[in-house]
Amino acid sequence: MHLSPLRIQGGRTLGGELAVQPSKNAALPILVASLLSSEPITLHGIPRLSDVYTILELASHVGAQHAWTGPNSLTIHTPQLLHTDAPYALVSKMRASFIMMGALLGRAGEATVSMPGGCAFGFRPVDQHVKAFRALGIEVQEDGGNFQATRTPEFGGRFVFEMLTVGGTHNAILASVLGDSVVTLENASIDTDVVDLIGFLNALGADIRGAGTNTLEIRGVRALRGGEYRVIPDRIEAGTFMMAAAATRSRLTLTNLRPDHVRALSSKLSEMGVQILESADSLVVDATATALRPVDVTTQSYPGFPTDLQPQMSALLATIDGVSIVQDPVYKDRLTHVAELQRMGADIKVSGYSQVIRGVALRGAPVKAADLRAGAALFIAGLTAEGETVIDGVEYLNRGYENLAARLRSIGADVYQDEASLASAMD
Ligand SMILES: CC(=O)N[C@H]1[C@@H](OP(=O)(O)OP(=O)(O)OC[C@H]2O[C@@H](n3ccc(=O)[nH]c3=O)[C@H](O)[C@@H]2O)O[C@H](CO)[C@@H](O)[C@@H]1O
Ligand SMILES: C=C(OP(=O)(O)O)C(=O)O
Repeated sequence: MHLSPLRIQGGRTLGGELAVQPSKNAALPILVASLLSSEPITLHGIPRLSDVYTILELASHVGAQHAWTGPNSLTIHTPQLLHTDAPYALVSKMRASFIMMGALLGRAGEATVSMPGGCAFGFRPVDQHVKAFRALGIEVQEDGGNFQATRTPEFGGRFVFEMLTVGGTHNAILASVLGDSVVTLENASIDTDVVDLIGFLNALGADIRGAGTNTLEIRGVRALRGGEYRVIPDRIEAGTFMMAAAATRSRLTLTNLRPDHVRALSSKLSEMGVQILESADSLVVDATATALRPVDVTTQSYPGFPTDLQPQMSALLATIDGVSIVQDPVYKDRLTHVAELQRMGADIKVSGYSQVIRGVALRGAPVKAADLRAGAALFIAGLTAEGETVIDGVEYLNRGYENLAARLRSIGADVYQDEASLASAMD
């Protein structure tokens, strides 16, 4: 569905306080993991985002019932699995749905899941997911665009990931939680979203040890009970607003966040001359005092600088005098923001996965988001630019930012969006 664009009159300073939304990338695997239990589960901190609606559609396809009980709370209950497949129409909307495979294997011992396919920022393989499954005793066949998998009675053992993968670690955990197997995962991801998934599963009675380290030991249990859990705040949303504050040279307070989850960004912002004041669950970003300095940034797995904040950082650095270099080896083609920022006057030269950015004053222009975080980069640029920026491709922003126009307005931005069209899209 085509949504009306986001219109931003740039040049206004932001201020005040904003509560960070719950984490999309933690909520999605936790919703999928809820399929492993036959008892009702209450979840708090589920953001109202199109990706969440896609996962809920997949969950209801396989037999889950859910009901929203508050703005960000729902109950979900899967008394029994009715299907063990995840169809292409839904998997193709969102790559993260590939972790349905682990949950279906865990609960039913079999799964047929479509290949997730490409995405706007390039090739995103799932070879590590499949290698982990096979090494642990799951038979996996690729068949005309689908993966068909069956858990054998010999399931269990050890797998060493060849690289840190968040989704691969999620999938292997989900497949291993139920049963009488023991699984050891080495070189596992220590991402906040993996730690939160393990916290949730253990709260339901799973036996997973080593959360936050690279070695996980998963001892299968007979069943998971129901329960209640609160998902962590969204560190990528928090980081996006931190950079929006820096780009507009503002002072902004963000509440409901984990300062330790955004420290790679806080360090970079401090290096640039932005003041960061941390409290237990809030943070002040103050970019009003001094001229900001250029920096070099390279993305890494958590706790390094996240690829999901790279396009936004590129937009911010495009406004800072001097030369910065941004490199994204995690997703080497994550560059769809560049041509759009150039339409706004940005001076960015691309060489391989490096961007050489020379800061200038940006001007408003009509631009188009081709993926979620490229869209975030464009709204940051639009907030600083002189004149009007009209951002098309808002459906991508709805994947990751709850109620974006209203929230930006609440901190002083001059942003307009036809909210009727937005509401009908989220129905
Ligand atoms: C829904 C969700 O949570 N998505 C996030 C998740 O994606 P996702 O879980 O897909 O990302 P991964 O952590 O798996 O990818 C990390 C790196 O490993 C590579 N790789 C991964 C799996 C595999 O089988 N083979 C392989 O080569 C990828 O191409 C990439 O270079 O983590 C990414 C990296 O932090 C984020 O950008 C995404 O926003
Ligand atoms: C890239 C993202 O999500 P996905 O992995 O679902 O594409 C993201 O959240 O920035």
